[in-house]
Amino acid sequence: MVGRGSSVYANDVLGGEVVLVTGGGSGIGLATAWAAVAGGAAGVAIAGRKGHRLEAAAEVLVERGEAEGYDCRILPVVMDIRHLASVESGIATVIDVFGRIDVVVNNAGGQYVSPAEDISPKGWRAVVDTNLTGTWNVLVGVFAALDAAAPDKAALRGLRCVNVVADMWAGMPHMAHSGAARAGVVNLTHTLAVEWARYGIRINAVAPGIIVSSGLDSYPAPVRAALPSIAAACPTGRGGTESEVAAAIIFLASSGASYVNGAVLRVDGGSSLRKGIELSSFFPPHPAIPPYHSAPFLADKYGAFIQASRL
Ligand SMILES: CCCCCCC/C=C/C(=O)SCCNC(=O)CCNC(=O)[C@H](O)C(C)(C)COP(=O)(O)OP(=O)(O)OC[C@H]1O[C@@H](n2cnc3c(N)ncnc32)[C@H](O)[C@@H]1OP(=O)(O)O
Ligand SMILES: NC(=O)C1=CN([C@@H]2O[C@H](COP(=O)(O)OP(=O)(O)OC[C@H]3O[C@@H](n4cnc5c(N)ncnc54)[C@H](OP(=O)(O)O)[C@@H]3O)[C@@H](O)[C@H]2O)C=CC1
Repeated sequence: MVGRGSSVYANDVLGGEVVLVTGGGSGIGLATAWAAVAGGAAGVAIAGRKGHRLEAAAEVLVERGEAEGYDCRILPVVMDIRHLASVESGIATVIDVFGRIDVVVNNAGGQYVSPAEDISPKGWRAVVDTNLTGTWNVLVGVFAALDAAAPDKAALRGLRCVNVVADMWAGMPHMAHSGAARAGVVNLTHTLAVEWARYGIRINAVAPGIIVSSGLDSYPAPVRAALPSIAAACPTGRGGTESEVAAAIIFLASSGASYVNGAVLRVDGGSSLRKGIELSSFFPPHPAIPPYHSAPFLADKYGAFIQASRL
């Protein structure tokens, strides 16, 4: 975590502001909530589905904030981003308590590992509803609530949104649902950066690579076992930390990024510059099917054609 004295930013980088972090009860979201406290925010709302997790996280933030001399109120908000009604009610609570929202961090998200052909319709919906529709729900929910809060869209002026996506530039093998959803969020970020600029809103995204976070604990053992090798294969030779992603989010939310709009900041140590095919090599081949591009397979299926084309 970033803290007073160790923060890479001034302690008033978000001075007096109100920050909403979805998925703020764990991992990158919790590190971002702390970075907001350490950046001088007056209020930080942390949202998620599990009340007990949010309460525990709020306690940690309050205790550490007090110990380091910050004056920030923490508000845990139970909210399921998949459901607009839940999002609307959560945002109403934030505005009731703090009277405003200055920064929204769409960090809540996740997926599970599966070959594309085994993703069920329900599983596809769960991941797309969480990552793409959930992000949309929060963005439109905050827009509508702030629009209703003051005439002439005055409460929207200065709003900053940061969407957390993933390293999906070369596809996300075995996470097709998430790759598609995250690409959708990137496009949404570009679209709203243009469309909502007229209201004084800035919207950007952060694309983490492999980040050593609590989120990775939920993956099955073989995937967790492969993670150190995947992280080590990154150009910087390691996975990232929750605080390193949080620092990028705070930068995009800060006035230091006042002319940054519609950007996607990769926080991945350069790993997205590698090819997706290398990532797929970490998965074992299907036991019954030879790889499509293997020489024997090509020879069986296309041997005659390949030979003919070499004439
Ligand atoms: C080589 C590996 C590279 C690793 C790169 C890592 C890059 C990214 C890392 C991260 O993002 S880490 C942090 C994120 N955290 C998580 O991903 C964990 C949270 N994950 C989830 O919450 C789920 O995956 C979810 C689907 C997004 C939501 O789960 P939830 O439990 O709320 O869904 P349900 O509505 O109960 O399930 C619906 C449906 O989805 C299918 N399904 C869900 N989980 C799995 C699973 N583990 N395996 C297979 N299928 C799954 C399933 O069809 C569910 O329906 P039912 O079968 O339960 O009826
Ligand atoms: N760690 C990594 O390597 C990478 C992470 N990311 C992304 O970064 C973000 C944070 O991940 P990380 O901190 O690692 O993982 P975590 O699993 O710790 O964080 C995910 C958070 O999202 C919340 N969440 C999930 N579904 C919902 C929902 N429907 N409504 C509200 N909140 C929800 C969870 O809280 P609760 O369960 O209480 O709802 C949890 O706090 C995610 O979007 C993740 O996919 C992207 C690339 C790499």
